[in-house]
Amino acid sequence: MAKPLVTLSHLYKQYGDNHALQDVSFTIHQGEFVALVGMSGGGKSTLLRLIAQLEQPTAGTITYAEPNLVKRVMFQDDRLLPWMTTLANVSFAAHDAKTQARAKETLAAVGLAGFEQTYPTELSGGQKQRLALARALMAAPQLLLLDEPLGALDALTRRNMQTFITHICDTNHLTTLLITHDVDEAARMADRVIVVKNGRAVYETVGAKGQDAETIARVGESVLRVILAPAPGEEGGSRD
Ligand SMILES: Nc1ncnc2c1ncn2[C@@H]1O[C@H](COP(=O)(O)OP(=O)(O)OP(=O)(O)O)[C@@H](O)[C@H]1O
Repeated sequence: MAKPLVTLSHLYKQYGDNHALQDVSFTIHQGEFVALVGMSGGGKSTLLRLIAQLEQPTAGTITYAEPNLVKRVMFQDDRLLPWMTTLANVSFAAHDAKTQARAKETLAAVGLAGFEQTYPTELSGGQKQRLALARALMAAPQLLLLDEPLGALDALTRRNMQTFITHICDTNHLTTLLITHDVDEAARMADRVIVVKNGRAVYETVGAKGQDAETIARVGESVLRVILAPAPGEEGGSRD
């Protein structure tokens, strides 16, 4: 079993009277790709912000393998700097030769070689997300946090980027946490899929990363069933 990188233990987060997270516990191991999936408002982004240490939990603990674990977040809106070239966006305008060389390498790794002097507005949606990924990778993160990074892309580019991100994460042995609404995306990309519902981690299953379409569909179906199941005492929902 791989080494635990981040361990969440009985996490709670409250915003006023709103219980955004209730008693969430799970571990992310080194080298794993974990997907958090669930309906809007379930608490996925809150969990990601807590893991990124952008916010503090109301109760519970998050333990990291190292005190200064390098974490980077990639968001749906690419957060690029439009007045800077692609290269400057990745090198953060540092001009030393070492940073420049690494920035060029990173751009090449995400398929943007030759686009160094291009501005973000001249890039396609998929290219912008590749650039955002390159920025995150420049920090050599020990934990990559992806908050619905492909949500704004058209279906074909999205599928393409799913394969691409999986490939980058595998070749760099990255530990990754992906947040998505898309059960197919979660099944396709992850080693483990965790369903977050009403502030709780209610279900976990093995993902179908690298598996055939049938397996991906089967995992996606099982996850969707959990997401759509009515809560105890709740009316409606589908009945078999
Ligand atoms: N800063 C905040 N202040 C108050 N309430 C918040 C705040 N952030 C989140 N919430 C609430 O916490 C709950 C969980 O929200 P969260 O954004 O984590 O869900 P989510 O599953 O990521 O949803 P989405 O997929 O739409 O991003 C929601 O009820 C939301 O309104």
